This record gives sequence, C-alpha cells and structure tokens, in this order.
Amino acid sequence: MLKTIDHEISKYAAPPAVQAEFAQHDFEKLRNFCRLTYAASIVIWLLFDLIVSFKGGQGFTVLSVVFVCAMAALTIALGFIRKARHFDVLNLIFVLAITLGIRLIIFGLPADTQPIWLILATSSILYNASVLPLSRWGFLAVVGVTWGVLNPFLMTEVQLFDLRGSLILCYFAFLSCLTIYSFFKLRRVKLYNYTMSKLLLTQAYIDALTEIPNRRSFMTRATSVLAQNPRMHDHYLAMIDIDNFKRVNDQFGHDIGDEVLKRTAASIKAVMNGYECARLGGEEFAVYLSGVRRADVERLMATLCSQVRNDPAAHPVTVSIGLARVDDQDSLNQALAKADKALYASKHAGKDRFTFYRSTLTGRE
Ligand SMILES: Nc1nc2c(ncn2[C@@H]2O[C@H](COP(=O)(O)OP(=O)(O)OP(=O)(O)O)[C@@H](O)[C@H]2O)c(=O)[nH]1
Repeated sequence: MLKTIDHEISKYAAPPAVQAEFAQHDFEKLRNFCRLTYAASIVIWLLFDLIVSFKGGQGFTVLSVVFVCAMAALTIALGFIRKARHFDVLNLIFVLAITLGIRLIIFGLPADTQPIWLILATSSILYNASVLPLSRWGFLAVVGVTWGVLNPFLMTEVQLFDLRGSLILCYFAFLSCLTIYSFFKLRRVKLYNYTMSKLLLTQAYIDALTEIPNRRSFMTRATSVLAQNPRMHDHYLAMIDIDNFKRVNDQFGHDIGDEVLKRTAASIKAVMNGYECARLGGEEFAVYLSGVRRADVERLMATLCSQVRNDPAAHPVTVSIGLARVDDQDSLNQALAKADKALYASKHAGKDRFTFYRSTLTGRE
C-alpha cells in the first residue's frame, strides 16, 4: 500500500498551490523553532560582543545596543507573523542585522584572525538558514546577504589568490554548495512527506466513491461540534438512507447503484451546505446540523426529500430520514442511536419522508 502511494507521489510534481500550502504548514510548525534560533543567535552574538568589548578592549558602544534592540524587535515581530512569505522578508532583515553586528565585533579582533572568524560566522548562519522554513528565493537571498556582508576578502588583509585566499575560496565554494544542496534536498523531502500525508489523510477521511467525508471523518468532526458549549440554538443529527436501494442494484446493476449513491451524496452536500455531512457506509448518510431551529431542520429535510425524489436522472430514488435533537448530555453514539430509531420509523411509515425521534418510537428490534 505504502509502496503504491510512494510510486504515485514520485510521479507527481506538486502544483504551486500545494507548494504554497506546504510552505505555510512548514512555517507554522517551525515558528517556535525559528524564535528559539533567533533568541540563541542574539545571546551568542551578545556574549561575543561583551567579550570583545571588555576583554578585547573595544568598548561596549551604542551601536551594540542598537543591534541587540533591532534583533530583539525582529524576534518579537516573528511572533506576530502569520504568512510564510512574510517570514522570508523578516528573516532576510534579521540576517542583515546579525551579519552587520558580526562585522562590528570582528573589527575589534586582531587583523590576522578576522578572516577565519568571518568564515566561522558565515558557516553558522548558512547552516542555520538551511534548516529554517524558507522559500527558495528566501534562502538564496540569505546566502547572498551573508556572503556579501561577511565577505572575508572585504576590508581584511587576505588577497584573493595568496595561500589563505585560495584556501578560503575553496572553503567558500564547498560551504555554499553543501548548504544550498542541503536546503534544496531537505525541502524536497519535506514537501514529499507533506504531499504523502495529505494524500493518506484524504484517503482516510474522504469516501472514495462519493467524494464526501466518510464515517471516520464524521465521527471526529461531529464529536468536536457536539462538545461546543454553550450552544447557539439546537443541534440535530440526521440519518439518511436511500429507499429500496437493493432493488436498484438488482435491476440496473452495481454501476448504476454507484451512480445513484454519487448523485444522492451530491444532493445532500448541496442542500446541507455548511453542515457536516458524510457517507456512513453502504447507502446510509449522516448530517450534523449545529446552531439550528427545528423549523430550519424541517425545511432542509423537506427540500432534500423533494430534490432527491424529483431529480430528473434516469434512475430516480427517494430517501428516508431519521432526526434526533442532540441533548446536552447526549454522546454522539446516543444521538446516532436515536436518529436510527427515527429513520426506522420513516421506513416503517412508507419511506420518502423524515421523522423526528420521540421516546415513544420503537427500535429496530
Ligand atoms: N452499488 C453499490 N451498492 C452498495 C454499496 N454499498 C452497499 N450497497 C448495497 O446497498 C444495498 C442495501 O440494501 P438494504 O440494506 O437491503 O436496503 P434497501 O434495499 O435500501 O432497503 P430499505 O433500506 O428498507 O429501503 C445492498 O444491496 C448492498 O449491496 C456500494 O458502495 N455500491
């Protein structure tokens, strides 16, 4: 099963909409990690700045305070960011701030050690960026800004083609390729996993034939709506069953039966727009109506019965409906049992109708 899906996804190039959805998902999952990374970066930067300021005799300047405040403000701003694409911009500003701050510290170090510290800082920033939830351009922009600001050939005594310069150049090429490759590879794997989970979840929660939610989905969603307190108006549960469906299958074949199921599901979805509806199994459907009055429910059920009955399709059917008001203390299973009794009453009374549950109704037995 997993191999089949794996094969299916390998052939599938995620369209831009799925990629955007993935980017947003990735950002939401990693937002706290990003904040932690920013906070840790500020702490380590401040620590180095203090060491260089006091032990190195550079002196703690107003500029240091400005950098710390700017980076702290960006970290706080990250908490208010909701869109992944805005994070790309914020992260670029953060990288610009921290790289300039690093330059400031490195100016206070002995000239011959400056290139190596610039390389170390560049490695840390690029490694860190490669695991952040950035877009491709967002990451490449970080690489550009980092190398631009922390360029070890800029304002240092290293010459491009002397011994140190050649070594730095080689390391530059290696580091850039490694981090760019890691970022793209990691992103591809994460996108693949996201696509795979999306597909598996769809298969687990959507009925393959009618393409409406299945029983599992209904039980999860209806349970959470049922738990809502306080309730706005009433909650009702409807169980809908196609009448004489076995006869449709027997007379016209299973394919026509499937068509009837699809058509009925489409009618339920259209009429019950905005409410949780699902195919529970076989020819049985359910709808959870929250925040409704009894008169609204009656109107909706009458519309559904009439729409299915008057469908100008080749093999018209009718539906029977059982309805239960979901009391505050009812569990979903209790409500389903009541709606089932009411459904039985509809069938017993001649089908093609809806019946509300009353305690005086008899059960299926
Ligand atoms: N075509 C098709 N038939 C299905 C599917 N699932 C269940 N069925 C058929 O649905 C029929 C249900 O028949 P019954 O439970 O006897 O219900 P009914 O004929 O609708 O009778 P009443 O409920 O009393 O109106 C059976 O013949 C099942 O084989 C499906 O996915 N596709």
